[in-house]
Amino acid sequence: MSYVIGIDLGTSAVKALLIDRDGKIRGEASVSYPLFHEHSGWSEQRPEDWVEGTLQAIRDAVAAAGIEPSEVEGISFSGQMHGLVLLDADRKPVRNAILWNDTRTTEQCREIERTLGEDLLHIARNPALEGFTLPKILWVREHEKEVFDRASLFLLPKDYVRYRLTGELHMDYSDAAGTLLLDVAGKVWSRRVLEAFDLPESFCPALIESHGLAGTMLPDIAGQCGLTPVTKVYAGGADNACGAIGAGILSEGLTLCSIGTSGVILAYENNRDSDYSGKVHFFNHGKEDAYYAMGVTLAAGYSLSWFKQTFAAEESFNELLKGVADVKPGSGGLLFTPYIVGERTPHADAQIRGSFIGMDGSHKRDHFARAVMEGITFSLNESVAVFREAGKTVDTIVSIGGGAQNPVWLQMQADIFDARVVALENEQGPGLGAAMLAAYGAGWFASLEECADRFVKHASAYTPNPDAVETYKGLFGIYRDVYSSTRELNNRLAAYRG
Ligand SMILES: Nc1ncnc2c1ncn2[C@@H]1O[C@H](COP(=O)(O)OP(=O)(O)O)[C@@H](O)[C@H]1O
Ligand SMILES: O=C(CO)[C@@H](O)[C@H](O)COP(=O)(O)O
Repeated sequence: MSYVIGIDLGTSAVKALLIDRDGKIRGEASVSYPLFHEHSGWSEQRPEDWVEGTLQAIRDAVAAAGIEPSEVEGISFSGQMHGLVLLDADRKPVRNAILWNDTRTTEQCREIERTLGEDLLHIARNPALEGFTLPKILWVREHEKEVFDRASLFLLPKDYVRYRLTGELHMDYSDAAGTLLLDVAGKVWSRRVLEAFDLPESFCPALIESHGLAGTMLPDIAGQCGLTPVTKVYAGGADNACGAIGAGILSEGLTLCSIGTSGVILAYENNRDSDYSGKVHFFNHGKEDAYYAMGVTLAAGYSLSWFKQTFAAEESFNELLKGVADVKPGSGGLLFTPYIVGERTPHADAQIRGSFIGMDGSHKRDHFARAVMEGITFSLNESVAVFREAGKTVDTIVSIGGGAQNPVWLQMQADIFDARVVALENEQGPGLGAAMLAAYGAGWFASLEECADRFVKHASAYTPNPDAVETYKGLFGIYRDVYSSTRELNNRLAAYRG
């Protein structure tokens, strides 16, 4: 028998998924690691924590499956996007990684807009947003010059882990698309962007397809994680691209909702010239020469985790949420906006912060928990609205991520999105997508679609409840007004943040 492993390098944890040729999960393991928020708006992780976590997760997944290590034919990755890893000439990180949800780079975003003007949207197909990689590079150069002077190359999170496993340096197109340095339609590093910021092309790693062969496991690393050097390592992709692959979003008309730490609404695109004028992100897919458009809620699952950590640290998510089904849609007039680390779609705003509006003496904790879930889903519905306004039909949405583990939340998604919501049998979207890239890379299937036919299994479907749809339509209008009503207040409050 032969197997592949998909590694999902997330923000809260790394997960390893060992899969057989039928797409059945034979072993899985997860190792979490810390996030560092030294100042308000900052978010960093230690690259070494990712490497140690990945090796342990592989070791545990292989042990759980009880298979011969040499039977693992291939391994591939799904990675949290945009995070900056700077390496020195000896390929050692010069500082902690600055992550996708770090918003310290507003100044650098304005500088990128001034320098590139309209070329930015034309080449990188996305506006300058704090979370993307180029602004982070400019921030380090400006604020930590000595550190930057030691850097000779940049990587994204999963590329660094892959480098440590293979000794080879690469970046795949789906992740490179989130740096602002890639010519997204042309699939090359953009000379125009690199020259405008005086960065040499040697600062960027070689580009590769997501299913491309990046190398084999270094013998000592293979030993450390219970594998052998025969295992081939395939490049992998951005977590959202892999989430889409793992959910079978491989043709026009299919839409994904993912609630992980962040939340996304993603629509498949065949046409590299599709134009959303920067309102939503436009990135290369992990499937060759395909694309996707995507709106992002910065703190989706993170808002619920924050709520749990702050008010119910000792309870599991299931315990925290067990009463929400008894609270009616609308949470008794309590509305939450999930802007607790700023927002991306549709308000690219690093200063905005969250609110609970309408607190009433009758509200209990369950009202707050439900309001948090509703607020996150309203925020995602803003992205659904952008797609609908652009003429896309959004009638069925495949839902993945930690948030898809709760049936009440899945029904809420159907009611707020006013669309059929489908869950997957194995809620392992990005990890499954990574495993599929390894399976396709290893030649098990002639195409990713053929692989999806075997590996991706739909589970329950949730249809919109007409009464709840009406209630949520009204509330969504009020939700949309909270941003403009609280923006100025939050700008004034910014001075008091830590
Ligand atoms: N049982 C659950 N019910 C509802 N939401 C959950 C549950 N477990 C986890 N979550 C949500 O999912 C999020 C983590 O999702 P995950 O896809 O694992 O994230 P990431 O890949 O970013 O690390 C948490 O922040 C939490 O909000
Ligand atoms: O910044 C983005 C997408 O542009 C995020 O989606 C990150 O890719 C992190 O994702 P999760 O940790 O939530 O999976």
